[in-house]
Amino acid sequence: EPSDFKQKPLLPPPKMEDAPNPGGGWKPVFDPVSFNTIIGYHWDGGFDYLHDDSTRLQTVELWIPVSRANLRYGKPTPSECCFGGSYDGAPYLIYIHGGAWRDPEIDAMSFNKTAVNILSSLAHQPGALSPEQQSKKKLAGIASINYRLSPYPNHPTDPSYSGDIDRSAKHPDHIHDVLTALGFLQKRFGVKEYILAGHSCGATLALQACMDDKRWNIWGGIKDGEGDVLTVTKPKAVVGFNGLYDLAGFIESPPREYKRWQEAYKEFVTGAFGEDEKVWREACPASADPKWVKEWKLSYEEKRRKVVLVQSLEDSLVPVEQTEGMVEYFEKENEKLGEDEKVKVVVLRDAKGGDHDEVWKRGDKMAEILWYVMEGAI
Ligand SMILES: Nc1ccccc1C(=O)C[C@H](N)C(=O)O
Repeated sequence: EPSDFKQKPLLPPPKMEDAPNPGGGWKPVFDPVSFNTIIGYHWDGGFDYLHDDSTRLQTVELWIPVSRANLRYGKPTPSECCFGGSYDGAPYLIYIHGGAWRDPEIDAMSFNKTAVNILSSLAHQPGALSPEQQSKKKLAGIASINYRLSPYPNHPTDPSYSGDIDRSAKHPDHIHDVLTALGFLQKRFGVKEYILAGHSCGATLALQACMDDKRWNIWGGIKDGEGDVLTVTKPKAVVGFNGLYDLAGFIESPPREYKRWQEAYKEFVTGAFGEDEKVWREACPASADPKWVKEWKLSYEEKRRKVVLVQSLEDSLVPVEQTEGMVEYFEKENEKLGEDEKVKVVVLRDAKGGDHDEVWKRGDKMAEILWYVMEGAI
């Protein structure tokens, strides 16, 4: 794999004139701790990952940190702080939102609080202004992916209608969009190393992104709106928050306390994957057979693939059994693999993690966990 990663020269950083809407473009992100400090930039309005072919939801949000040097001297511009080459090779953090493949009220901006907290930690880390830290290149940028949703005709306030192309997606459309976005980020912003995080069905998608493309009927690569075949390298680590990993298993025998959601699960699973239970099984990372871990190939020098599974024990929608099943799957697979092929699995069962969506709504604990993963402390 390393040999077929041909890096084309990157385009210059996007400028204000490229903004999709007047007044859009790079907007400063202010530190939530010391309000008048600029700690990064956010590209207002998102980037279309399919260029002119993008629909409303085929976009990525991007946040970039200011460099330590610029933090010191103040008033940086985005082209100075990130795209000048000083961050070359630093990892990105990429997020996939949840919402059961269909919720119109949860999108890529649901990561904003977490992203801002991470930029703040970066600016406040001890010795942030020292030359040694400046060359450490901890984080190149943060991206959050929008993807087309499945129908939600009975949503109480924003029901989908059949002509809406952004709300008529069916598996494997969602994972196609995610892979296209990852390819776009690699082509446009030079993303190489990255950590892929996801919440709820976003965690499902993050692990699906590690599986072989052929499982999603992709033969000969992902194409973008400019006629290029995109290189999609795989993440070095995946972090799943309150993730869905075995939908058929849940629907077949939900844990007692969660039985009241059985019909709701059936409804959104059918909406996203269709009626065929075999498709649910094959698509889900904890039930896919043959097992897929070997398909997660790393194309850069990295010792080991890592999965961090975070589950709140106060989650009223997703039972911890989803995470336990995923752990078992990896453990069984690891037994068959050589020492340096094994996936490192870390599980965080959070007794005080709050309900299903609290972790991204608050954004503090999510930021902290992702920070530790970036530092290599988890
Ligand atoms: N019932 C679930 C079970 C598990 C995971 C998510 C949900 C959701 O309901 C998500 C979203 N808020 C929805 O309205 O579809």
